[in-house]
Formats: sequence, structure tokens, C-alpha cells
Amino acid sequence: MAASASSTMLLSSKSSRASLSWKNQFASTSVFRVSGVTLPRRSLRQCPWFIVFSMDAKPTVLVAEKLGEAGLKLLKEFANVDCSYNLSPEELCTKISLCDALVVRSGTKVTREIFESSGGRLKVVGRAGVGIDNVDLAAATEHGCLVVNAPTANTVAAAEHGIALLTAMARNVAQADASVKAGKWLRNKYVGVSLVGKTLAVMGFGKVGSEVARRAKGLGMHVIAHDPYAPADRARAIGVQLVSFDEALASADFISLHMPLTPATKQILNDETFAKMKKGVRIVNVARGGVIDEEALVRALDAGIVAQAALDVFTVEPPPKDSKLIQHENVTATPHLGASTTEAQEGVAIEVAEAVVGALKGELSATAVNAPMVPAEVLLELKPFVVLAEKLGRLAVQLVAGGSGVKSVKVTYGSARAPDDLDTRLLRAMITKGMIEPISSVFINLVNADFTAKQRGLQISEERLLLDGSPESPVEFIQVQIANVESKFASAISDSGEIRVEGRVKDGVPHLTKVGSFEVDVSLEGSIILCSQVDQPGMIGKVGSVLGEENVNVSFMSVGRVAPRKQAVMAIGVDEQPSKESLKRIGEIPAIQEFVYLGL
Ligand SMILES: NC(=O)c1ccc[n+]([C@@H]2O[C@H](COP(=O)([O-])OP(=O)(O)OC[C@H]3O[C@@H](n4cnc5c(N)ncnc54)[C@H](O)[C@@H]3O)[C@@H](O)[C@H]2O)c1
Ligand SMILES: O=C(O)[C@H](O)COP(=O)(O)O
Repeated sequence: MAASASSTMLLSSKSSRASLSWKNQFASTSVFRVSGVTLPRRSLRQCPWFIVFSMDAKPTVLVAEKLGEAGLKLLKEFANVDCSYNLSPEELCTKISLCDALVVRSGTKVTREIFESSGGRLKVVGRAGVGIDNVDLAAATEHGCLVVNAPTANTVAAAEHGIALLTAMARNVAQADASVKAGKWLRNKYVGVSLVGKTLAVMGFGKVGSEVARRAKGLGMHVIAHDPYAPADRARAIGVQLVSFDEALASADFISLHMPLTPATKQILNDETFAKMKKGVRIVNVARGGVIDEEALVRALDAGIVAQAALDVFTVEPPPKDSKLIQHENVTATPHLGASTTEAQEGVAIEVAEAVVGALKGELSATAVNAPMVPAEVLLELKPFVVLAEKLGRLAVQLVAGGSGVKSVKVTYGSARAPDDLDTRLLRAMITKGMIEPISSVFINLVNADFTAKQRGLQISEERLLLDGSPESPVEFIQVQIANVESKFASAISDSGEIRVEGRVKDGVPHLTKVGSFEVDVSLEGSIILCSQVDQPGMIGKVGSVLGEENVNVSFMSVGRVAPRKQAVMAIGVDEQPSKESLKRIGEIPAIQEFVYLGL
């Protein structure tokens, strides 16, 4: 039987897990293989969000493109760092199976093949820059691989490069320089245009776009912007008017592109949109080459619709030597230099290294691209509930009888907090993890939990129960119910017909507090035996002595009953896993009607 996971997703040996369906039963073992090292279950408990390494199992980070020294230093303090540049896609696929994290810039395509080749080991991709269009995010998410970027450190560098291209283009600096070096002195040929009083349309009013706008205003330009998602008050604050796409095209003397490359922005400048521009418009692109149809741009340049273009980015990088666009005399080109200042590269390297190390340590990243960002203070507060959530998911699924298919799970959070003050994404992810991981070969974390649940046809609905009282604790109880299934422990079925388990955190420790309609109280550590019987004296002693004979330590015992001497459920926490023989003997105690052993 496959090893079941505790609270971490870095269980490296995928192949050691049997792939079981929802209908299978499973057992739990008490050791884990983490990056080739066998760890006791307890050592993985502290940091359940992403990945945890033991001190003697250093992770390996592959740095596939040049990274600033300060970032490398940070990585090396925590991991084995392999700097291998210019790898072919095949070489990268081969290497990746030995790596826990990969750091790239825009020059490396992080494809689905790379995630597949990693065999589940790759847990973080760090993009040392902003644009993540070179990373297959869907594939990363499906493989539970966190993608982090460095969204802020190169903003100013990119904006400065945009302004450099704008001014250089307007004054033919590159062309004039080349001609002087070729021994010419063409003062009449390179007469430029002035910027002052001209209209600049900033397309994409995000970090870089707004810095470009700020600087262009300093040059005396009239700046407008188009960005369907930018707040008008932010634009107003720097004296920029937000306009429609068509209005921007129709009124601009200069257009500067600063949007991400997405399916919606791909070739957003094309024959049709060039036709809507003022004749003689000048275009700057420091965003992504793919936002322009480059063949259409050549046609627009030839037709004089576009007077000049200054381009830092291209659909294919490097562009072919004979590219008509690059060779066009009205085009100024730089080799994707927007982020390439000494300052920006050091900043980006530190920003990405911190995010990668944080993720490898098990922290959630503030720069996660494919996972919800959960602020550190929220994480800290939710930590014990996260453990509770996973264990309740793990218990609930073990109560399902073989032959039942799990389709619908309802989670209820009892809380005195207003719904907006309780972020349940992490809790939901951990319940999903607890339910799916033990019976499948996938690793589940905050990145892929919802995706995996959906893929398996598992519907998880959430409900908040607003409780009276002090909202000091984020959650009072969590209840997990599985509908339309049979249970191998009939007493776990509630009055309303679902398998039900409920838990609370007491003194920082997760407790099971309800099974079906029975109140119990047993700490969720080690494993649990549930027995049902008619309440009568001596039961605890009988079960306890069977376990004692085998030297199985009982950590907790609790009996929940309808009324004295009526139907009862006994919950017994055990530190060690009892043998099959002992479990059989417990089942044979005459008063015991049913029992189940549940691994945590
Ligand atoms: N050349 C370089 O070296 C370099 C350096 C840094 C950034 N970049 C690129 O610059 C771009 C912007 O980076 P950023 O850090 O400002 O990102 P950002 O996310 O802060 O800003 C992007 C803005 O584009 C807007 N946007 C999205 N779709 C749009 C659409 N259809 N039309 C108009 N606006 C749209 C978003 O609302 C957002 O405000 C990215 O493509 C990034 O990869 C290039
Ligand atoms: O998106 C970015 O951050 C820029 O395009 C920089 O890319 P680079 O890291 O390859 O220079």
C-alpha cells in the first residue's frame, strides 16, 4: 500500500504510491521519503503549505539563466545551486528531474515537457523578472508547482528604457550614430521630431506604464492611457486620462506598449488597428514582441502609417538576422534590454531568490503567480486550523466504504468572524489534500488543490456559520461532510445521512470533536480507533488492555453517547499503529458493534 502523505507536498517518490481510486481503501504509514531521506512523520508537521526539507536534505536549485550575485548568494545559503546556462530543451528536461526549483529569465521556455520530465520533484519555478509568458502556467498548476516572479525590481529600469527608446527614436540617435561611424555626416537626413506637447498613449497602465507616464509628463508630453483594469483615480493622481482603446489609437502621436502578453493582447496591434492610428505615429514596445503583429508593422512602416518604431522585444528572440522588421531603416532595436541595468538585475535576483527560498521553506510567497497570496499574518493565525483541515479531510475519506464514490463534500466553518474576515482558500486546499493524497498519486498543495478536485469530479462546497462571541479565533470549528456515500463505520453517518467529522483547535492542537452525531474529544495526533457500542462499564479497559499487551500507547480516549447506557462511540488516540491481530481482537470484544482504524 502506498505511503500516505502528512502535511507536505514534497513526497518525492511518486512511483512508490499506488494509484487508487476513490473506491479503494487505504492504510497509513508513519515514515516519509522526502528528497531521498526518510523522515519521521512528526518532522514534517510544522510547515504544511508547500515544501519542507529536513536540515540534512538540501534542495537543489537549477539557475538556467544569469542571475545577480546577491540572489545566488541567498540561494546558496539554503540550497545546492547548479548554474547551467544555455541548456537545450532536451538538456533541461534531463536535468530537471534532479531539481527542486528552477530559476529563469525570459530566455528559457518552461514548457509542459519540463514539468512532466521533473517526475514531480520540481516544486518552484522562479522567474527573475515580471513577464511569465515563457512559463506554461497551466502545466505548472496541474503539477502543483508554484511559480513566483520578481514583479517590482525591474519596473524603473524598464520604464527608463522605454523613455530612452522614445527619445532616441524621435531624434534618430541610433541611425545617426551608425552613419557617423560609417564616416558620414548627414545633418539634414536625421532631423527629428520634438516630444513636448505631443500626445503619448500608454497602453497598459500598470507598474511600468505608470512610471513611463510620469517621466513623459516631465518631458512636457500630453499623456493618455488605455488599460481596462486600471483604476481611474490612480491615473488621475498623476495627471493621466484613461481612454478607450480606439480613442488612444486615434489621438496618439506616440504609442508606448506596457501590457502583458496574454491571449487577449496577442497581436493587439495588427493591420486593422494600425489603420485606426494617426498617420505618422511612432511606436515603442518594451512589453512583449507578441503584442504586435510584426508583419503588419512592416506593412504599416512601409505605408508611412507608422513613421518609426523602437522595439526592445520580439515575437521570436533573438529575431532572425534577415528580419524585415529589424532591418527596416525606421526601426530602432535593442536586444530585450529593458530590465538590464546593474541595479535592476541585483534587485530582481534578490526578489526572486527570496521568493524561491521562502517557497522551499514552506512559506507562501507574496509573489506567487499561480496560487492565492495569503498574507503572512493570516497564515500564522490559520496554521493550526490548516493542520486540522487536512486531518479532517483525511479522516472523512477513510470513513467512506469501499464501493462508494466520493463526489460531493460540504465544509462548514463555524466562526464569529464576518465572512470577509475569513479567508478559507488555504483550509479548503488542505481538506482537498487530506482527502485526495492518500488515495492517489498526486501531490496536492494550494497551487493545484482546486484544479485536482475539479479534475476528479469532486465538488467541494463551503458554508460559513456565523457564531456569537468573540472573533478572536478565526475559526471555532470545521465540519466536513461527505454526502451520498456509505460508511464503513455506520456511526459516522449523521442524522441527515452524510459522513460527518468535526474538529476544533484546543491549545493549538487539532482535536476531533464530532463523529456522525456523537460528540467525542480526541487530539488528532498519531492515529485513531473508533468503536461503537452500547454504553456500559469496562469498555475502555477492555480495549486499552488489548492495546497495552502490544505496547501500543494510548494518547487519548473519549466516549460520546446519546445517553447513559445507550448507543455510544469511543474514540481512542494511539501513538503506534496496532497490529492487524490486535485490531481483530478489539473487533471481537463482544460489546463492540463496529470499529475502524484511521491513520492520520
Ligand atoms: N523589456 C523588458 O525587459 C521588460 C521589463 C519589465 C517588464 N516588461 C514587460 O512589461 C509589461 C508590463 O510590466 P508591468 O510590470 O508594468 O506589469 P503590470 O502587471 O504592473 O502592468 C500591466 C498592465 O497591463 C494592463 N493590461 C492587461 N491587459 C490589457 C489590455 N488588453 N490593454 C491594456 N492594458 C492591459 C493590466 O491591467 C496592468 O495594469 C509586461 O509585459 C512585462 O513582461 C518588459
Ligand atoms: O518581463 C520582464 O521582467 C522583462 O522582460 C525582463 O526579462 P529578462 O529577465 O529576460 O531581462
